[in-house]
Amino acid sequence: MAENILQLKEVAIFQKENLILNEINLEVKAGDFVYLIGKTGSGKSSFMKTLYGDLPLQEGEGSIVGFDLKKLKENDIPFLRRKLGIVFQDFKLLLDRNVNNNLRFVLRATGWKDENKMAKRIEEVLTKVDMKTKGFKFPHELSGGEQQRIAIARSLLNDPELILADEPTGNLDPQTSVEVMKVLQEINKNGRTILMATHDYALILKYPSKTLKCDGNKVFEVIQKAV
Ligand SMILES: Nc1ncnc2c1ncn2[C@@H]1O[C@H](COP(=O)(O)OP(=O)(O)OP(=O)(O)O)[C@@H](O)[C@H]1O
Repeated sequence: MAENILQLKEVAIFQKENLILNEINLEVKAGDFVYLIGKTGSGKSSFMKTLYGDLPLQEGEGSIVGFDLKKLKENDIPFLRRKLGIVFQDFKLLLDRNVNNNLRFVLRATGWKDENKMAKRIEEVLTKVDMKTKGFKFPHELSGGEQQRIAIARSLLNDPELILADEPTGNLDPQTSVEVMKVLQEINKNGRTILMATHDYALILKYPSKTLKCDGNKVFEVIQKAV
């Protein structure tokens, strides 16, 4: 049986003193592709932030890629983030340097030192997202879809056990969204676990997978109807 990459038991999520989500119970297993849907303000980003240690887990129990979220200390967060790949809606690339140097910056910050090994790893992740020839480009020289592919490549640098993608296609047109989604699907086929928050129901219909919904302070699995 595949191991749990993420497990939450009776978790409640707060923003300041406001209860956002309550009684969350879920398991994500190695190799799963899971969507998290829900309307604006339903708590998707708060949920994701709890998973990558940006919001402390105040109530309930949670483990993610071997870390106990309840016992997570400030000092543990960089180590947790090394086992996660995080992809945001707005890409969050550093605008003052080219793609190679964006990726090199992350490698250095996570302890890599050998220049040859770094160059090799950068080439590997750029190849995975079909951007091998774009390493010398600056973010402003790339389309939104290309920037998101670079952000996905960046998330893969340290071989994460789980990728958390928060609205990764939120700034992209429908066709580009499908292209980015194909990249995520390919990464998932190669064995990586992905949790993706999205508004994009067209993508979910095109690429059906386990779907969790945030609604009325709860998170529950929804069964997709065939259309
Ligand atoms: N830093 C914060 N301080 C206080 N309240 C917040 C903060 N961030 C979010 N909230 C509140 O928490 C609730 C959930 O917000 P969240 O961003 O998690 O929703 P979401 O489902 O991700 O929405 P969207 O799809 O618009 O990104 C909202 O009511 C929001 O106003």
